[in-house]
Amino acid sequence: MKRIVSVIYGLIAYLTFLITFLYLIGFEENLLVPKSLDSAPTESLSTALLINLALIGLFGLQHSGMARPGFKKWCLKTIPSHLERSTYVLMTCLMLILLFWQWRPLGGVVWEVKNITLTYILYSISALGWVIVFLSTVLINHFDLFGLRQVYLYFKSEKYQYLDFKIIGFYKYVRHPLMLGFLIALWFTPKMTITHFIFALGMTAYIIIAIHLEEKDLIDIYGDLYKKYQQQVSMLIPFLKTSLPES
Ligand SMILES: C[S@@+](CC[C@H](N)C(=O)[O-])C[C@H]1O[C@@H](n2cnc3c(N)ncnc32)[C@H](O)[C@@H]1O
Repeated sequence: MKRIVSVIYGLIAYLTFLITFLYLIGFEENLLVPKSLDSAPTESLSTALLINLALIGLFGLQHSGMARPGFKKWCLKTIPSHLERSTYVLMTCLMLILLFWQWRPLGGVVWEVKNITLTYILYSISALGWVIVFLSTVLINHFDLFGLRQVYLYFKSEKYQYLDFKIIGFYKYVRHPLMLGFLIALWFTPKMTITHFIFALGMTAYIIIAIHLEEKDLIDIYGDLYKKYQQQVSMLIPFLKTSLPES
């Protein structure tokens, strides 16, 4: 019974992730969702700015805070280890849903491209960013990142094995393709509104912090292997470093 409940919990977390991720694309691209980044402004500029930055800060605090080894250790006192990742995924989704719900559009435009061809090129690059995000999760292990592998192994009474360190696909060219995908999706837009600009700026600042925290953990786990990888492959901009590492 416990095993079936765990699988259901994992599936609920995964389904919540799928819906939230699709909503995030719609929210950021102003596509098909009832409320998006650039819905009509309702608040004064200063209030909207304050609320939006607080929402991004809260998201960052949860997303990186809950990923810290110390916090995970503390969580494991109450949450079974096979449900820890699904719980993390659920909490991340809740933070994003709070952001979608409470986001305050600001009004105003930073840049707007009038040329139709360039507009389509920018939309296509942004879409490519989302594809890179998804493919990067597949390269690492999509089902492990979103907690399904953990509950599946528990269901089969098999011991969880940590993922191997990987230098495959995009990971040969940048150390953080998933984050790079987000940055591409965020910044390549034909119409950069002030609201979108604040969102992109806030998320970029968070991504830089998150990468530094993640790399600290990766050095603790993989040691010299990761340090060598850092020397060979650049963080976010491909082709900055010349020698390609072995997979
Ligand atoms: C959400 S993923 C983001 C990965 C990476 N920061 C990126 O932007 O592509 C975070 C997880 O990926 C794992 N990870 C990061 N780089 C890895 C690699 N080269 N091989 C295996 N796991 C990796 C981390 O341990 C962490 O659990």
